[in-house]
Order: sequence, then C-alpha cells, then structure tokens
Amino acid sequence: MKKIIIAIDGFSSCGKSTMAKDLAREVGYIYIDTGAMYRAVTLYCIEHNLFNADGTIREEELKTQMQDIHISFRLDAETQRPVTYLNGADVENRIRTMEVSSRVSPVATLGFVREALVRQQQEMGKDKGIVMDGRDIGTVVFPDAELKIFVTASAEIRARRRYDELKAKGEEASFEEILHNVEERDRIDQNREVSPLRKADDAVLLDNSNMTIAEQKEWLKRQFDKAVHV
Ligand SMILES: Nc1ncnc2c1ncn2[C@@H]1O[C@H](COP(=O)(O)OP(=O)(O)O)[C@@H](O)[C@H]1O
Ligand SMILES: Nc1ccn([C@@H]2O[C@H](COP(=O)(O)OP(=O)(O)O)[C@@H](O)[C@H]2O)c(=O)n1
Repeated sequence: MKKIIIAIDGFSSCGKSTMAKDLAREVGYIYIDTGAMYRAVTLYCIEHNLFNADGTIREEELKTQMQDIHISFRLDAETQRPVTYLNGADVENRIRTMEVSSRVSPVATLGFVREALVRQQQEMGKDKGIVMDGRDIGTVVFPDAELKIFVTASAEIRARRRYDELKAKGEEASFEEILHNVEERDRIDQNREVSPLRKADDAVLLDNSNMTIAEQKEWLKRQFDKAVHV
C-alpha cells in the first residue's frame, strides 16, 4: 500500500496528538509532535536565561545558540510512546508544564526558530509514512500532504481536557489559568506574521467537541483508509 503524509493541525489542546499517535500506532507510521519541538526550544530558553524579566526573548542570543539545540524523539520501550529529548536529556515531562505553555507561543513567532524546526520536520517526512501534528503542517511543512485534518473544539472543552490531564498527573492547575493560556496561545498562533495557524483550503475540518477519543480515532482511520485507496 502506498505511504502517505498525514498533516493534523488545529487549536491547542483539542486532541490532535491523541488521535495522531493512535493512528500512527495502528497503521505503523512514524508520529511526530511538532509542538514538542517548539516546547523544547522554549525549555532551552528558560534554562539558558534567554528570557528577559519582562518575558521578551533575547532573540540575538537565541539565534546564535540555535545550532546548539538538538531535539530528537525516541520510543519508550515500555509504553511504546515517543519521548522528547533535548540535547540528549529526556525532557518529556518538563516541556508540558504551565511555565513552558505560557512562554512557547512567543518563541514560535520567531522566523529563525520556525525555519530551523520546519527544515528538520521536512527531513523527518521525506520518506512519507508519517503522521505529524502542529499548527502549520498542512500549510507550510507539507503543503502537498495527501491527507490534511484541521481540528477544533470549544475553548472551554479544550481547557477542561487539559485540566483533567494535568490533574491526573498530580500537577497543581487552575482551570481559569489553563483556559486563559489556551485562548492566549490561539490568539498569538493565529495572528503571528510567520506561518499563522489557519486551516489549509484542502484540509478536512473536524470539530470534536462532542466526540469521544474512540469516536475520533475511528473517524480518522476512515479518513486514512479513503486517502490511501484513491
Ligand atoms: N475527544 C476527546 N474527548 C475527551 N478528551 C480528549 C479527547 N481527545 C483528546 N482528549 C484529551 O485531551 C487532552 C489534550 O489532548 P492532546 O491530544 O494532547 O491535544 P493536542 O495535541 O491537540 O494539544 C489529553 O489529555 C487527551 O487525553
Ligand atoms: N507546528 C507548530 C506546533 C506548535 N507550535 C507552537 O507551539 C505551541 C505548543 O504546541 P503544542 O502542540 O504542544 O500545544 P498543545 O495544543 O499540545 O498544548 C503552540 O501553541 C504554538 O505556539 C507552532 O507554532 N507550530
């Protein structure tokens, strides 16, 4: 069967990576979470004092240090889930904190950051057989992807899902803070100059506000089956 590229974009916390990961496992494709890459660059900035006290980024310093930032994914042998590595260290949990969530979108507005990460993402997908999720996959990274999905759900539902997830991990979280973060990131992601978040004209729209994880998984599998059989 021919191998294709599946691009899944959409708003924050709506279930993109959940469905992308499930599909990749089921059909034997590679899964790449591009949000994890922007989060890893953000963690690097926090750990290397590249944020000023007012929250702005020391852009020139980050630009010269981009060549020192190496991001990779490895499969956890036990869970079979991908784990994000930054310069050889497992950062999977550290990139999911509220601190990183609150700083990542400004980092993702920087053209030189996007150029470096997009280049790596295109390299990862050059042999196809890949499911990639993010904000600009169907529009910029793989404009010729055979299957493009754009996912959305109401902000309250998305914040509730993220809140439940953090609670389950035992992390302190406030629903109001998460809702604010989700809305703020959507605003920055949609309004940035470089590769703003938008639905590609040929993407299939999915509002999963009232869908279960199992339902959206089946829906995506049907889209995949259609795309590989044309
Ligand atoms: N349809 C759904 N119904 C309820 N919870 C969901 C659904 N899809 C995903 N989730 C949960 O919502 C949270 C955010 O999902 P995630 O896949 O990380 O979103 P994204 O990749 O879009 O940020 C996760 O805890 C996930 O388990
Ligand atoms: N392809 C991508 C992926 C993420 N991002 C940025 O990285 C942030 C974190 O992405 P994410 O996918 O981990 O976000 P969640 O929806 O999972 O919280 C987004 O809010 C965007 O600012 C991006 O600009 N382009």
